[in-house]
Amino acid sequence: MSRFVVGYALAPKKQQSFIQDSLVNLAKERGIDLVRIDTDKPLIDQGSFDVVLHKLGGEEWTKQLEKYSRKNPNVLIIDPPEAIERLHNRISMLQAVSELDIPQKNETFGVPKQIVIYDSEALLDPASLEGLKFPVIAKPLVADGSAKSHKMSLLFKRDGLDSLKPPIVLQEFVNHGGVIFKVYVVGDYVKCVKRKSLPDITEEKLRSLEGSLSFSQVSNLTTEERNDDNYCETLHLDDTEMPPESIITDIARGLRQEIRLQLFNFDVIRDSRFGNHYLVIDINYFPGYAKMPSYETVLTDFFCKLRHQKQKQSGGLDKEETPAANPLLGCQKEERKTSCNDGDDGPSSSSSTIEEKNIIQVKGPSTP
Ligand SMILES: Nc1ncnc2c1ncn2[C@@H]1O[C@H](COP(=O)(O)OP(=O)(O)OP(=O)(O)O)[C@@H](O)[C@H]1O
Ligand SMILES: O=P(O)(O)O[C@H]1[C@H](OP(=O)(O)O)[C@@H](OP(=O)(O)O)[C@@H](O)[C@@H](O)[C@@H]1OP(=O)(O)O
Ligand SMILES: [Mg+2]
Ligand SMILES: [Mg+2]
Repeated sequence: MSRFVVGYALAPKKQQSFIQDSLVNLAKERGIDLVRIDTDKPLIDQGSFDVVLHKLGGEEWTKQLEKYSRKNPNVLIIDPPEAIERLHNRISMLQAVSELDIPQKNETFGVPKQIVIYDSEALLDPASLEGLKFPVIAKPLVADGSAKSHKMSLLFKRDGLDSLKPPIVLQEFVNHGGVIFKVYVVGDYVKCVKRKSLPDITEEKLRSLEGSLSFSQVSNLTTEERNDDNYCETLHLDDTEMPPESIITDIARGLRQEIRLQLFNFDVIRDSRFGNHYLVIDINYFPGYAKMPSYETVLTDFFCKLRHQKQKQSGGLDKEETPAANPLLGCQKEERKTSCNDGDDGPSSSSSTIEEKNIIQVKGPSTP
């Protein structure tokens, strides 16, 4: 049986964290070859891929993908650049959450109140901040993965405003017990883990605080820091209850359809004032999957599902013949996996097949 080739085009840091031997070897055992795309050469001149995985961005790269896709309409581009683009702006990113039409019963969800400031003039105009309650977090409007786009300031009062550099989003800070829930999505697989966040700010503390506090990627601790007993103790990470699985799964599935992406994660906080109200504060394309438990298995299963999908599309696989039934395909039984815990166990399982409509290709004249 022919090998299934997954080409990847990633920035060096991403390549280093994501393309680990453990992933490459597991994929290889199951008939999948992970092949680096040389970004110094035109994509069109490089080998034939079944899938192109990418996180590069930029107009030039998008053009290359479109050209490649026109010439090779059966190649799956994971994910379409225009869909990824929506996550590069913190307003359009969270608008996706507001678009979700999910029945809310015991638990509710939304996004924090926020405004966008495009220039310094608007920043100094008290009217533009009307209705916004301090403390607020100032976030760069652009979330393109640059170091700059992760630089945030926590503002306790209006005083700190003049030092900010628009375009920015001012988002109300919501007390949430110092723990965020990071929800990783890989196709139809969903995994929720706990991470360190900013501590709560009491009314009393707020009265004594002045100015602002700068920070960057507070939830991105090293493994050592995360495993540090003292750190877990102070944060009560272990004591923090996970959100009900249903609300996380509903948001994840809804978002996946709304933003038409297969590889992303989103950050959720639980509003301490209510205890059953959840707020989505951030969505990231192709996040640090290596930090997700059993990432090798989850990603390899995902590639297997893509292969199954392609085989079905090209008529190469009998409708009744699932990868589980055919050991030659080397894949494990297809599963819809959702798990929501503090991150130590492997993938959980209950059966369901991949939704074909969620495999999206870059649009081109010859794309079916
Ligand atoms: N509205 C909010 N209320 C309380 N805390 C918040 C809020 N927004 C952000 N935070 C805290 O600030 C951190 C950084 O914010 P955010 O996730 O928006 O930034 P980011 O740089 O895009 O993060 P990532 O590294 O996940 O891409 C969050 O992980 C959380 O700890
Ligand atoms: O890998 P990259 O450099 O892309 O960094 C991503 C980072 O993964 P890493 O921890 O492996 O660095 C992610 O962490 P987790 O949410 O998974 O914790 C998250 O911070 C993304 O926002 C980052 O993407 P960016 O927004 O900067 O493009
Ligand atoms: Mg975040
Ligand atoms: Mg982010």
